[in-house]
Amino acid sequence: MLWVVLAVFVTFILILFVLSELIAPKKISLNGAHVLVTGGSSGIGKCLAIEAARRGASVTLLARNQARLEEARAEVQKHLADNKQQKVLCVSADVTKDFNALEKTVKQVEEEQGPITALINCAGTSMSAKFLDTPVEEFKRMMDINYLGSVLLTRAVLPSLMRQKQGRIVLVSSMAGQLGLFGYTAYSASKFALRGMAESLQMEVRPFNIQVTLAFPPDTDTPGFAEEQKSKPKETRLISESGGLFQPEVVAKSILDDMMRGRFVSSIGLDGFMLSTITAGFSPISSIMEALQQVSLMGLFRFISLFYLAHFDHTVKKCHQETEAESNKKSS
Ligand SMILES: NC(=O)C1=CN([C@@H]2O[C@H](COP(=O)(O)OP(=O)(O)OC[C@H]3O[C@@H](n4cnc5c(N)ncnc54)[C@H](OP(=O)(O)O)[C@@H]3O)[C@@H](O)[C@H]2O)C=CC1
Ligand SMILES: CCCCCCCCCCCCCCCC(=O)[C@@H](N)CO
Repeated sequence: MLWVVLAVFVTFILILFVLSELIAPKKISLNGAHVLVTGGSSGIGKCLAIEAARRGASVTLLARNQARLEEARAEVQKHLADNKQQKVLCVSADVTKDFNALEKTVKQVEEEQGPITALINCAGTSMSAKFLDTPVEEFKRMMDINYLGSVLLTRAVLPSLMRQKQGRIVLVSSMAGQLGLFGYTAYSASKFALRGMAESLQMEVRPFNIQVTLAFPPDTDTPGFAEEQKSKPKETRLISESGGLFQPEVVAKSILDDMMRGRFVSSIGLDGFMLSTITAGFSPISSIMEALQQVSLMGLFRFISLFYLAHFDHTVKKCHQETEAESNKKSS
């Protein structure tokens, strides 16, 4: 009897593995590919460009500041693989402006470097302040750059991917696009927005053999992060620190691996894994194994998250008491 149960169990697991392989998208190679990286002149975007170049792709960097683009191009150039066809191009453009101009830019870079095989939307910005300390314009600016910027570029590049009947689209969200945190009312919302867009888009483009990857990086040591640190509320800093600080090279490598495998969700570290599992919602699955993990671990991770939440709320309360004590001291 025991043998029968065991045999059924093993067969079941084997079938799952076979199914898993069948539904998993094919891993692509970047050798000879053309990867366009927005925000490619700094931080995570620059590391993504370097990583893509290492793997044999021609790279186009898109950002606004020409001087920083040139510097980044020189750096990426040092990491080219042995592929003699590889080129690194940079284009100065603002992802929030003039859709027609962006379409033209895409056409021009494709004429020079060949059709784009992967679009990585990494241009973004962050700011952190309490809700009432956040100017109304900042809410709009976050949406404009982080959300609409990705929409515009994706809109400009997708027709080419559809014609090729292949391709990858990466949208760089944030862990703060999976949960809301003190100080991120404007930023989080703009990163959450990417999720709705990504899930819908993935359902539309799957018949065209195009895979969308939604990445949720943790705090990463970049020029953008350094800028954000300058004005971060104490609460936000303390809470975020519990997630650790990652190096952009490590984050970029993990995003690129997930993109090549065609995984829908890209996260990093144990916190990243737990957070992606609890927030899986109705998102597309990239393998049977992933679905099984979500089904079996979601409840446990939700339980663990209650302790994180209690800790975050405690941090907020402590900071609040400190501020009150200080203002009492001043007024007495
Ligand atoms: N660093 C972190 O802790 C985390 C970052 N992220 C996300 O990762 C992405 C990259 O972050 P990070 O590397 O820190 O950012 P950086 O600030 O270091 O770099 C941002 C890049 O985006 C470009 N950019 C900004 N605005 C525009 C625009 N309107 N049009 C075109 N390009 C633009 C910048 O160039 P230029 O200014 O010249 O245009 C630059 O190349 C962002 O979307 C960020 O939200 C997510 C989680 C954590
Ligand atoms: C069981 C559940 C576990 C949950 C763990 C949660 C850990 C929270 C850490 C939050 C880190 C916030 C990152 C924001 C990064 C970002 O986007 C900005 N730095 C941009 O510059």
